Amino acid sequence: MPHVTYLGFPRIGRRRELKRALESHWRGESSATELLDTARDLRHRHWALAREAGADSVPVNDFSLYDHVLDTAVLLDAIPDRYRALDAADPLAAYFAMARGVQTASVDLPALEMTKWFDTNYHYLVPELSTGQRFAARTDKLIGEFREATAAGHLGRPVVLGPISFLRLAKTTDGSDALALLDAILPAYVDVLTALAAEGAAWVQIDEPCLALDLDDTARDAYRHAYATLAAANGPRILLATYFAALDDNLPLAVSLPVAGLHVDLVRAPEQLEAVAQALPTDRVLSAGVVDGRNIWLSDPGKVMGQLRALSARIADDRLWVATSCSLLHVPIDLTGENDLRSSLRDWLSFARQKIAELRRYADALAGDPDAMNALARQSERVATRAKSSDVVRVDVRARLRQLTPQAAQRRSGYSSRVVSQRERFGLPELPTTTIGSFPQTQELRKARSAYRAGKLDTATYEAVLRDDITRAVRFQESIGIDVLVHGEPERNDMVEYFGEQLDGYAFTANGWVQSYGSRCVKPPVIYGDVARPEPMTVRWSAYAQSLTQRPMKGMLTGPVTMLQWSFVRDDLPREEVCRQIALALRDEVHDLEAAGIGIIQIDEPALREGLPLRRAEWANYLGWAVHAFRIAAGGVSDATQIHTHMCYSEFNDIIESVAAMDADVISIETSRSRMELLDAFTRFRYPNGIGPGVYDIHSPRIPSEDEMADLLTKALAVLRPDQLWVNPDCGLKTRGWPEVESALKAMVSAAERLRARVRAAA
Ligand SMILES: CN1c2c(nc(N)[nH]c2=O)NC[C@@H]1CNc1ccc(C(=O)N[C@@H](CCC(=O)N[C@@H](CCC(=O)N[C@@H](CCC(=O)O)C(=O)O)C(=O)O)C(=O)O)cc1
Ligand SMILES: N[C@@H](CCS)C(=O)O
Ligand SMILES: [Zn+2]
Repeated sequence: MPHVTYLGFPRIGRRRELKRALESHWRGESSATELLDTARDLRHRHWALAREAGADSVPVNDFSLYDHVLDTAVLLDAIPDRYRALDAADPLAAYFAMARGVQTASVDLPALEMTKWFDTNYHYLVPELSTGQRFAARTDKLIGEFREATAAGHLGRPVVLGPISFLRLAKTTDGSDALALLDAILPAYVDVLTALAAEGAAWVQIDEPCLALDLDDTARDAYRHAYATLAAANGPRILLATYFAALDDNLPLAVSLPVAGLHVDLVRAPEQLEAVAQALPTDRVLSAGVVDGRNIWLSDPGKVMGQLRALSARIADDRLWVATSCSLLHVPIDLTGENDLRSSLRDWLSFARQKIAELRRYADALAGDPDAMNALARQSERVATRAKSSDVVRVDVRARLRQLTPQAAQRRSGYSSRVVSQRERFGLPELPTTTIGSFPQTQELRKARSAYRAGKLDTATYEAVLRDDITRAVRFQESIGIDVLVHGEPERNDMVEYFGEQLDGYAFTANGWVQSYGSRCVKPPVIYGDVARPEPMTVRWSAYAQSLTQRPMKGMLTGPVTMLQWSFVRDDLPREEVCRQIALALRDEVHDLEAAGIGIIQIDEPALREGLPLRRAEWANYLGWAVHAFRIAAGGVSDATQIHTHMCYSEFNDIIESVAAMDADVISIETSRSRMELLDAFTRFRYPNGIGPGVYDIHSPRIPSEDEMADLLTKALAVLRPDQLWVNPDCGLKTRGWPEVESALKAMVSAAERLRARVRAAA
């Protein structure tokens, strides 16, 4: 019978127990022991849950207190020098310092850079390496968790991020090529494998997602060299795991590597099934990723059994593993308890626990088990009701999209004319200051919303709390001299979920949390039908905020690509079509904001870069429809209305032309953790419109100084024209507290004033 397993499990806990334990520890309200106890309980609970659902073996070391890439850096002792002293004294404190930065009277350590994990909304910490880097195996966490699983009676399969992917995901601080460190890193990996073998691990899962990316000959040689070395280590059998894309032209390389098993993603890349089955040497295990680790739809038994039967015709059952396409990190834990979902919709869904049960059914059915076959027949009926359901199609939405003219995606004039009208209208100073939208989501706000949702607080009282918060934000911004104000987004639980809740075609869960980074989670809404906007979503809040001030108040919307990318998207319609439907809904909102007198409107697109396909050959198509969707949302306004967009965690160097093609009047982007590295792109490409490279890393509790921000602005002015430079933080301030925000923004305004004076003096 095929073996049933999964590549990794969500860590945060069904009730976000890890989040609460982490945040309490960081606040100094609970000890390291209490935190580690919660972490251990979660691991045990998750292994037990997976076994009960039908997994034969469980991944181990997929758990992380913050991030698995950071864990890998620690496993290899690749700790940057600035954290070494703290690491020697208190490794857990050093771990969190790398993750979040630390600022006390005696220590001031910025965090590691954080960026997107491939095309997901999960963020990893970027290891910092340099020429001459030393590595050593530090296996305490890995071995500790393996022993825990074994002692609890589970067949544990340790998981580590592989050497080539680790090096490719890292950055070097001296501009050297990280892959040049391969010979230095491999002995540490060999030591890890040797230690695991000594513990009795039969298998190790080595994740090499980069094996499914575009590789040049040097990278391919690096793979050959690395796996020849690891295979000679006499460690556990290696399952080489690829996911998120097809192996494609790297298939010959993948099957030539001397490993015991290969995992492939047959959800993202079902077309590779035949080629993989044919090319795989007969002594290898194939782990078939047939159940989606990235989305929440119940799988279609007709499709999956077809795939498994095709594989089983070529591969003996004892060499076939039935698995999730990737780690389940990207989906919520359990559908049980989602009682508010319409029952038909609930019938179409499957979260981590249900997905493992699906795998069990597939493996049993393949072995001829009649109960499993009956269960699959029932599953097929559920899937079929979705295809037949009448409420997934809206004739009016489809017709409107068909009638859309090319002019809809065009502003009336080019930027050079618009900027004149906008200067006249707003009269802003050079280097105008603004923020990205959200102000702190305080406990008080969250509690009020929670009470309101539970029916314990009436609408009038809840809205009074929101108005008070907006007033506080407006008064504060005026008092420190911010030029373009925001209302602070207190009414939003999340920048995507909030809009999803107001749009037709979207559903949302009660407890469908997914980790975004560290202790921060999101509840991605579910797009199950055609999207339409029944009524304005933000206008009354923006209009209220504008009524409090003479300064311009920015309207704040989440863009179509981000609404798509950060939702669980229906799989029965091309993504680009869903994106255009959202764009139309937003276009109407933009129109209504403009009509309500909001002269500056920001349409956030932080997920534009993240949505880029992993293979370059597919970029042009994606960028074409993504940029077009943004332009549909923004295209209907007059020249004097200023459209902003915002992006965070983005490496734009490759796509700067497409960012320019969005034709936003102003873009604010994240750059502070990377010390304005992004600006390299501008030495090659002269970005024409307004731009605000972030000067304040809002993901760290650390408060940047005025000097630090002035220094970043000076760097920016070396490549940008003074008339195009804006001054703003990297991203919204919702995760920060008011005292930090007050200090940091005051310093930011002072830094802007300092540079403004310098620019005037030079003119
Ligand atoms: C900007 N980013 C975002 C991304 N993705 C999104 N979907 N949204 C984003 O803003 N991706 C990239 C970046 C960085 N990522 C994040 C992700 C998440 C957060 C964040 O702050 N998340 C909050 C949860 C937000 C939320 O939904 N809040 C709800 C529920 C609040 C809650 O927990 N309530 C309590 C009760 C209240 C109490 O007593 O305190 C409960 O339910 O138990 C709400 O506000 O109503 C998080 O805390 O993780 C930031 C950046
Ligand atoms: N307007 C949002 C953007 C986050 S990417 C915020 O400020 O939180
Ligand atoms: Zn952002």
